[in-house]
Amino acid sequence: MSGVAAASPSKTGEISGTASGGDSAHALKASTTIVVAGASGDLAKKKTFPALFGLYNNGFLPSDIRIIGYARTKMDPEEYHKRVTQYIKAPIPAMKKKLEEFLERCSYVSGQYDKDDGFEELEKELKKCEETYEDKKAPKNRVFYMALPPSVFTVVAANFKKHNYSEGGINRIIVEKPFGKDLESSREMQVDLKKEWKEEEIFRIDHYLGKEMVKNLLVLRFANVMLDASFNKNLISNVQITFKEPFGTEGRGGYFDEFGIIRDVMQNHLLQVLSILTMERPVSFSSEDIRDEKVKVLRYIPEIKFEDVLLGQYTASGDKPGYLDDETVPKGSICPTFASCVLHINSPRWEGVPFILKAGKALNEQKTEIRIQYKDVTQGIFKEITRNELVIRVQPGEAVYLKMNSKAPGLAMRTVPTEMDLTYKRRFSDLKIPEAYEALILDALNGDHSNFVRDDELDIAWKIFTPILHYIDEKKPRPHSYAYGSRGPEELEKFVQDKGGFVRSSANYTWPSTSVL
Ligand SMILES: NC(=O)C1=CN([C@@H]2O[C@H](COP(=O)(O)OP(=O)(O)OC[C@H]3O[C@@H](n4cnc5c(N)ncnc54)[C@H](OP(=O)(O)O)[C@@H]3O)[C@@H](O)[C@H]2O)C=CC1
Ligand SMILES: O=C1O[C@H](COP(=O)(O)O)[C@@H](O)[C@H](O)[C@H]1O
Repeated sequence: MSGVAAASPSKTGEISGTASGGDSAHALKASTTIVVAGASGDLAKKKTFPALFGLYNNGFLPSDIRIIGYARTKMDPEEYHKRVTQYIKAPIPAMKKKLEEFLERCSYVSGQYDKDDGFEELEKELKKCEETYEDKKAPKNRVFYMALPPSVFTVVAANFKKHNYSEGGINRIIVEKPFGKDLESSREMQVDLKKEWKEEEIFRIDHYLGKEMVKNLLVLRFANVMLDASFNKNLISNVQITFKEPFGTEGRGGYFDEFGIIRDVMQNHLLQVLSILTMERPVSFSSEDIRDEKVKVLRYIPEIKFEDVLLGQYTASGDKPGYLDDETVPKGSICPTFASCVLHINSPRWEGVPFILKAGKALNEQKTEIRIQYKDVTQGIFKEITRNELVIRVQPGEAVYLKMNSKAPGLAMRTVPTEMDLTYKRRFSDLKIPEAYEALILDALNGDHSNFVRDDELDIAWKIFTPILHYIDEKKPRPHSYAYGSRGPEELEKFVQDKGGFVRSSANYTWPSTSVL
């Protein structure tokens, strides 16, 4: 995990007021065990273990780290190791060796989430791990990572506290989104968590806050006067924030069906992106000042109404199964796997600008991007000139590009659409962008809360989405169908246009080379 090096002769600049990276007195450097609850699941195999290995491989984990998985599924060590390494890439011999070493530090305990005996077994395994620490006398630190559906968060958190809390050492608990299912359950969850855990021990992860391009939003906006000056209702027609995945829920129906795409992605990841994109300039870049501004802009957003939402569910296509074909999904489920919704920010800066969020599974590509569509150029002297668009590609292939018009080189006076391009891979040599989970787990080990979610942020985010979620839960509107691998429901284009967004015709972004002949 090296930082991004700017190509010579550019210099990197300091950002004043940023969090120091945690209080070094509370950074966990040794004598630490991480417990991953839900270690049999999708998040654990796709994100948590690859990130833990990434940190281990680069020497960022505490020196004598041990990692214990906990879940109900019974697995022998071989099966467990196979499961948690599925997504770990170790292409060179040195990494393969490191991976073997890493696995020697990983063990597994199977147990229920609501019964004492599993946690008692876990405690025995914790003690066993702690006997291997280099410093036998040092206080024992424990980090509990909840890679679990929220329905079991609080019971597991309470059991960890009751059976596995380290007396004398530092304890931390990392909680995954979605934090609850609606405003009421989120508040209950916060109250329950806080009964057992102190606020400074709780780290609420929204991993989009660890993504490089999401972190860059603050710099792009507030370190570039011309961009910041154009971010307002006078120049911007609409903003579209899109999350697309080319795979379905595949085996995650147990979790997903209870939550749906709005709770899974939109109410948290996309709303976090929206709030950072649209907030006013913070007093400083400290975590509290930034989070104050995020809360302020979210408070300008009224509740979403059903007419402002389009829902979809994917169906089978070719050899790809439909959502309902997944055996972990209840028969006849109307759970949305796709949603688009329009939000408004009734602030002096943004009043009247539609923010169109789109999120879907089993679509035609993987992509998360922010597309800021400016107003049309006054035609007058031009004919059919295209509008400006600023596109911020969060993933894959981090990029920022501005679509603009230029004179086509040559004797004739013609315009040609062009782009100013900051594609990271081309601009930054030796590019190694840390995975969001690597960055956030390291922050949690360092005791740095900057990129974690504050409880008042949660409250306001749920206030915006709870009415529409309750409407969907109670009235059970049937989602529109879309084929696995398509661009989403056919109704999407009209929906976006009706809500004030321009629909773009081109497909993937590739750096253009324009023939002017
Ligand atoms: N998957 C991802 O890419 C991401 C997931 N997340 C969040 O991580 C959390 C876990 O997600 P994910 O790993 O995908 O979910 P899974 O459905 O894979 O659940 C994780 C584990 O929890 C147990 N489990 C599943 N359903 C239930 C249930 N109804 N009651 C009790 N235990 C259950 C299972 O373990 P066992 O049966 O062995 O006990 C399962 O292996 C969620 O909060 C999700 O929002 C966040 C970011 C990314
Ligand atoms: O939180 C979640 O995020 C993932 C997508 O994360 P990304 O970093 O790959 O964009 C999503 O697949 C999952 O359903 C959701 O729970």
